[in-house]
Amino acid sequence: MEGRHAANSGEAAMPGLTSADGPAPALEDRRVCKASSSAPVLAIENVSFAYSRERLALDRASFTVPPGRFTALLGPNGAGKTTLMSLVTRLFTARSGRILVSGRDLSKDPRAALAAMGVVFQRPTVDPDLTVEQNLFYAARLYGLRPAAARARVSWALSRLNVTDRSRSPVRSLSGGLRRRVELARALVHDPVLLILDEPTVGLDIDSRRDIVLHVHDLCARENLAVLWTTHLIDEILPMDRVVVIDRGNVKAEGDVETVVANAGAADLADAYRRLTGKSEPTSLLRAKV
Ligand SMILES: Nc1ncnc2c1ncn2[C@@H]1O[C@H](COP(=O)(O)OP(=O)(O)OP(=O)(O)O)[C@@H](O)[C@H]1O
Repeated sequence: MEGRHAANSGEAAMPGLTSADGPAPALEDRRVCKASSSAPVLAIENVSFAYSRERLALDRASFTVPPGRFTALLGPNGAGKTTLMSLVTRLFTARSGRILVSGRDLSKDPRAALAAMGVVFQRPTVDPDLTVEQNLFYAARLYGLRPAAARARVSWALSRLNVTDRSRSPVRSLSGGLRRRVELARALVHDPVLLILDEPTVGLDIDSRRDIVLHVHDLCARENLAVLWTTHLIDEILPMDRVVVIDRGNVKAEGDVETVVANAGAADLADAYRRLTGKSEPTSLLRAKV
């Protein structure tokens, strides 16, 4: 089966992997995870992390990301969102607590855990001088897919993100919004069960932000993807989403939007955010457009 034997070069494509982490998992293992029950795809359990002795950037943070749901990690600047992303993608190692991906402990079975996730970082990772198709094909091959399977997945991802007509264009020639869609397509070429996005709309105009927000919600629903989307913007969260509110390294609330709002005794999510963090939401015009 394609993907069973990851090429050695595949190590570079997976965030946080080192050559000591053992062989790559089979593609079919990830599909089994995808088809399985409503057990959390990502579980953060009592995770703490500090950059210095003075202050914890994360303090016993715990929450889950279920399959087929859009879970927003919402918090103001400095809340610990990027730190958490860095721990989940294994750029840093959690000093205490556990991170489980489809039940696999990230510290004990990093290859399987990392292979199950697609990541869209804040900063672009696609090569502007390659075409869209070349970028995706390169990523698929680095994840260990053989050429025929890689071509099929690239074609699927391009079509899923509505960028097939730009497949032969150099990434450099695309607008910011289209580039983000290419980043998204690239994150999906290896058929992950978990999609993680770290403030993916930073720097985009309102229409492009709306486009990405809707594309990711659609992927979540149709592909049964578990999505973890970090943001400090409430208007990127839709009423049917789950939300985890984080502030100064502490998880303040977790649940369906409706539940978080009700538990905070708030009128709406913006009000709940104010009550939970003591901060007002940044203003944005996105909601009016969604
Ligand atoms: N490399 C670093 N060295 C020292 N402290 C850091 C470092 N990166 C983050 N911090 C601190 O850790 C805490 C959490 O920061 P983090 O970047 O994870 O928050 P965030 O929620 O992602 O914020 P933002 O939305 O501004 O990116 C903050 O107090 C921040 O100042």
